[in-house]
Amino acid sequence: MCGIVGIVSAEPVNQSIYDSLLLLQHRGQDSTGIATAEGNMFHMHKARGQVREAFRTRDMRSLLGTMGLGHVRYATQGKASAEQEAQPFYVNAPYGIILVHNGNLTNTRELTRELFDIDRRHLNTTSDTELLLNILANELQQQVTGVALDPDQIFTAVERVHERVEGSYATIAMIAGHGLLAFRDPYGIRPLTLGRRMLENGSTEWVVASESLVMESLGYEIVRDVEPGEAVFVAMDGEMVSRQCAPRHSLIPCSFEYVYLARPDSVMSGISVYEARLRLGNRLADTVARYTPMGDIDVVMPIPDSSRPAAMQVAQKLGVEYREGFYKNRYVGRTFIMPGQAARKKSVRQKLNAMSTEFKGKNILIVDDSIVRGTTSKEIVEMARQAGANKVTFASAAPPVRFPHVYGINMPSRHELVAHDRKIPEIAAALGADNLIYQEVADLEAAIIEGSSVESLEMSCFTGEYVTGTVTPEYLAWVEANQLS
Ligand SMILES: O=P(O)(O)OC[C@H]1O[C@H](OP(=O)(O)OP(=O)(O)O)[C@H](O)[C@@H]1O
Ligand SMILES: NC(=O)CC[C@H](N)C(=O)O
Ligand SMILES: [Mg+2]
Repeated sequence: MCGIVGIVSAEPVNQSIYDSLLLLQHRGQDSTGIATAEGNMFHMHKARGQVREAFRTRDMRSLLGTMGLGHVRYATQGKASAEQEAQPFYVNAPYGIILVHNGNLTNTRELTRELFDIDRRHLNTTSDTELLLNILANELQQQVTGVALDPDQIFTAVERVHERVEGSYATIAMIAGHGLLAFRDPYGIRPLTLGRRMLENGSTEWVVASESLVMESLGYEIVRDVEPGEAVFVAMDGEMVSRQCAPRHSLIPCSFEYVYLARPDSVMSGISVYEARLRLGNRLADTVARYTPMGDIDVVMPIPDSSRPAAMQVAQKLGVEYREGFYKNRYVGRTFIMPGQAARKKSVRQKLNAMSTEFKGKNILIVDDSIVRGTTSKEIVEMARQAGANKVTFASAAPPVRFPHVYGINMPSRHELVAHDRKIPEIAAALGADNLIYQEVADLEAAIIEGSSVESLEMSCFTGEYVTGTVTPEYLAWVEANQLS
């Protein structure tokens, strides 16, 4: 998952894009970039690292124009550290297109071959986003007959993109001299929301962003989500048109957004992320009560930050005290989305410190939103013991992560996953916990979609069932062998 934003306005957009990216920082820390359009001229700045360190005043001053887009990257393909794979990506024909992408394509091998053998296009990186941009550019090129470009031609090009591309893609693209295009894959796996605000001159400024909190925080009205398979085009004069571009489409959003990725104050597909996490806590409490003898838990503790809402509910439903025993260093970023196991392991210790007064002689129930590689939980259990805990029970508000995630979360290798091929007592032993309790898969889905119109969720990392066609055992073996470096 990455964070993306695009804005079309009558006023300069550089500051609003920067502000939006700061709000989306939790979705990617590897690199960031902003591109703007000043008439027909593009300006772009991208760099490694987080938003606050990547843009200096002089970079911001150079980002002129009233249309623009931005990206924070959490790499899933190519190289996390490579500056040339930072987004946005640019092609000069047709018209000049700059694109940002949240998601992960799963037929990159076929697309790479086709682009080279048939479309005669050059790719300079191993990023799937560069592929996506070139497919879009190629399809748009097929549609244009003269200098003019109308939305119908753009939408037909997006239809062709849907036919050729597999995987997940929430996408925003600027077409020089024309406008901003946003589209979402036919399952709407990754999120994309549309908003607007009225400017003083009476014109409408449009925004498209990964999460609704961008709109709320920056004073936009949330209009709606971009639908799965739909494309929205906002011309440079502010006129917005949209069309469904995928003949077969259904909403199957990623469950991991609700578990961990998204900020709790966002609403996705009509579901409040915060409330989903509370409900996950309620259901987890029932499971904990089924498997844990009464009186076996003195206190419930969250692992900051993402598990707090679930842990609060677990404590409340079990009628056990909620205590914050782990203090978090707010200056260390999210661990899970850091590239490289050594950095992730070091960061857990840098980030969290156990306060011994909360642990001494107590039976602790530690709640986390998920256990993926087990990096966090292993360290945390050890810290709890060092701080004097008596018995350590660990509960995860998500089920065991046993399968690779290929739709925009970097967990490509089964062998990295602590739950892969292990039974629960074996996982508990690997983590060093006395007892380990996981959310049931059915409870995960029910808790998230309860009260909404969403009928099902993308849950492949828990179930091994992938919603798109090309995820075969052969593909998974290839992904594993060609992991991100
Ligand atoms: O089993 P693991 O591979 O360690 O992954 C899971 C952990 O990583 C995430 O925390 P992170 O520190 O990234 O972010 P947070 O502060 O939002 O909880 C998540 O909340 C879990 O704590
Ligand atoms: N997490 C994402 O959405 C990543 C986008 C793209 N696949 C990249 O690696 O840059
Ligand atoms: Mg965490």
